[in-house]
Amino acid sequence: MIRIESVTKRYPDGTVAVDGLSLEIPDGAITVLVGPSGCGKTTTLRMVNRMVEPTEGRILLDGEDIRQRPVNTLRRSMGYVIQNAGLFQHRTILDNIATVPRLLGWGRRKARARAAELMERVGLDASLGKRYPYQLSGGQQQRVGVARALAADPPVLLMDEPFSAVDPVVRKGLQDELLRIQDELGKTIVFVTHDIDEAVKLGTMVAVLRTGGRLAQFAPPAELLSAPADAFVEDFLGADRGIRRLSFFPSAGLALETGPVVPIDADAARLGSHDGAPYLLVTDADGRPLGWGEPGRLTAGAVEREHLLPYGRPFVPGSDSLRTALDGSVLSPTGWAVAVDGEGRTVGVVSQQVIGEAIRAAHSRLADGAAGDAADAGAAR
Ligand SMILES: Nc1ncnc2c1ncn2[C@@H]1O[C@H](COP(=O)(O)OP(=O)(O)OP(=O)(O)O)[C@@H](O)[C@H]1O
Repeated sequence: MIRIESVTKRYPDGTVAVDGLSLEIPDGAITVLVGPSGCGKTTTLRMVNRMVEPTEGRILLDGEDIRQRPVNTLRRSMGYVIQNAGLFQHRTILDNIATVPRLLGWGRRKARARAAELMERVGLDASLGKRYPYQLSGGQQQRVGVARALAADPPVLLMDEPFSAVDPVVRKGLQDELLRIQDELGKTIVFVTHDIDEAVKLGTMVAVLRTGGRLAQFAPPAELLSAPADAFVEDFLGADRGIRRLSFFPSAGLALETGPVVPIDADAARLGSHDGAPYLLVTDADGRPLGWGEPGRLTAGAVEREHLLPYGRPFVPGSDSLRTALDGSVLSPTGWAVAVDGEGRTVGVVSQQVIGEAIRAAHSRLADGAAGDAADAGAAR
């Protein structure tokens, strides 16, 4: 556990970058520091590995004041990833990743083998190992940055806006990869960003800082979204807070209906036995959704695909959230969302009305003090 105790940083010119900050950063989780530009995020992160020394207060690592540890030992226990990756331009990718193991005295062969293993872990093709950083895309370079930080297997990773310089699609891939790596390796990660959506997606805990380096709120993302501490946090969270909070409610409990689901070769009897549903979801022979059709207009034995309406984006109950289910129903012209299994086969359909009821039930569970349930539903992100 990293414990920041009443830490203040005043730079020599008098700027107070961090003001009386106290935080308990849990082990094996991602803690995000988020806030507007200049609120002291980078300064806080750099105080953890002593690139910046606090003016007041102290920082403990596993109960010990970090000033008790030699700086080099401390930094080797903390991988550091920055924006634009900060790679050594004159070294190959493999040698970049092998930097810290080599500094620790590992032989070249062992260090390179470790680097190759890490390339695979961060989703980089082995063939890139011999290239130089300028021969890689921005997203690939960031992956190398993460691999390099992980090379000596440090228990802590400090990440300063690591994904800010890449486009949104690559960024989403990097975020998903980080969550996967975190699941596998259980590192203690302190992650700095100015992007609240990134904070909510990645953080187990999120610290919102305000200008002047003061803590506005420290909470799990679901709590942040449901109960912002004040107007500053509420404003910072931005629009769609209610919709975004649905990301933390699982869709597993939704009551699915299978009645209005028919295969493309359904006979007249099957097409007729739908309890008066205004639309039927037509699937292919494997059960994969094809589209919605109006019962009276479907041809028994061979439904025409070109007459079907789009079915939106399906959701996977159990792994997707109520937000994804709601999104699917909003995208579908029928107002019904399609639920599929991991293989994309239809398991049922659900109406906007039923999703709405599930949302209200989830809210009232929260109001009854079951906030922990929502926080635990982080998997649904
Ligand atoms: N070496 C320094 N000397 C004087 N002031 C500094 C120094 N480094 C940072 N500051 C100031 O301290 C404040 C906090 O800076 P810091 O870089 O920690 O903020 P940040 O939240 O990471 O910002 P950003 O999101 O823009 O990177 C800012 O006002 C900044 O100008």
